[in-house]
Amino acid sequence: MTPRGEAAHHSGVTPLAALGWRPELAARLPAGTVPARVARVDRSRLAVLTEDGERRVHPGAGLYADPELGGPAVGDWVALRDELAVAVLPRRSAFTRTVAGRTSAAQVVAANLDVVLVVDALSGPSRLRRVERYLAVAWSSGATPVVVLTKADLCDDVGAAVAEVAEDALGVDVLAVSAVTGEGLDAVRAVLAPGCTAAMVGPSGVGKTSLANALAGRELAATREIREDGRGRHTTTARELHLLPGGALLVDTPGMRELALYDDADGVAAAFSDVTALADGCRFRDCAHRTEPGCAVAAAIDDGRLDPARFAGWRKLQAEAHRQLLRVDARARAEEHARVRALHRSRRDQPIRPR
Ligand SMILES: Nc1nc2c(ncn2[C@@H]2O[C@H](COP(=O)(O)OP(=O)(O)OP(=O)(O)O)[C@@H](O)[C@H]2O)c(=O)[nH]1
Ligand SMILES: [Zn+2]
Repeated sequence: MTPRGEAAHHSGVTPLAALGWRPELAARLPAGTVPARVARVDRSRLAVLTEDGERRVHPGAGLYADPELGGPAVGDWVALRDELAVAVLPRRSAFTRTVAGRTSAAQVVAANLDVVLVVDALSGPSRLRRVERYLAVAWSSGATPVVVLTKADLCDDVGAAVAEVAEDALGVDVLAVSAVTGEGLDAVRAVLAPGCTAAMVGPSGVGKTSLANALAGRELAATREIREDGRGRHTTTARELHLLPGGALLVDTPGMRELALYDDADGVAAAFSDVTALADGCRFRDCAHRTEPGCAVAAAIDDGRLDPARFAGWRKLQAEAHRQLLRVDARARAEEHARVRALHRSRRDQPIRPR
């Protein structure tokens, strides 16, 4: 039997390009190291894919040297010196979420994505607003979003539903698929070029797992599976970066699935480029598009060029992005305050000794 998918890569050599390597990274590789792609991050180990297959290595302190980078993430390229990962190579894109809690740092969920599949279902109520929100998140990662509408077999008028979303998702490909009939899967495979790295976002239950399995041609392993054998129960941890039969890579991490829809101003601007362009035409730079004279947005709504619901969606995201900023600012201020206080305290407690 011919091994399929990942199994094929356990033996033999995988060219770096098949793992998504970009030649320009070679110049960033420290002397005496080899590149490896992070397939899973555990507390004390990294699962990495190399030219010679999958390995488990130790994360070196150097990986955490830059607080801006936030440590290694699935999809990162790291430099290996023997069993130690010594550096994270520069990222092309990063999918982040803000971590609730003490620090205002953004946590990187996945790195070096080329494509983000924004997945929603063709069954159920209108999906426009949801797709808009996930598109904003996808744009802000630096990857190219593609909308994939699943469960085409449950929709009476696929063409109309796709057209409606396409009109809203400016400049983004919109594909319809069915994991049941297999319809449309080839079009999704076509956007996943060999060596390209993709991930999926979208609400629960829209069919992300079914789509991933259909693309992989097999059940992708659960993140944590309990294996039982004669000697008892073992927890094996599976990789979160999968090699698809067509040569693309698919990131499937719990973090990506639990992705909270936090919003940032750049992502909103890209997803609503039509509203942003209209706003540029307002008479006042700081126009709030409410009752200001010379408001180009209000004019567009009045003469039917802009859908009021779309404008309301944009307004909601703007408000959320603003709230998010305020939260982050408040946290940053509080941290700075605590740091300064601690500094004073340690100065006070340590008497200055004459040398
Ligand atoms: N009819 C139909 N049902 C589908 C299709 N894709 C998925 N489903 C069903 O929809 C349900 C949810 O599918 P999942 O693949 O688990 O959805 P998910 O997005 O991974 O959901 P989470 O795991 O909660 O994130 C399951 O019962 C699937 O069998 C499809 O193309 N057509
Ligand atoms: Zn205005």
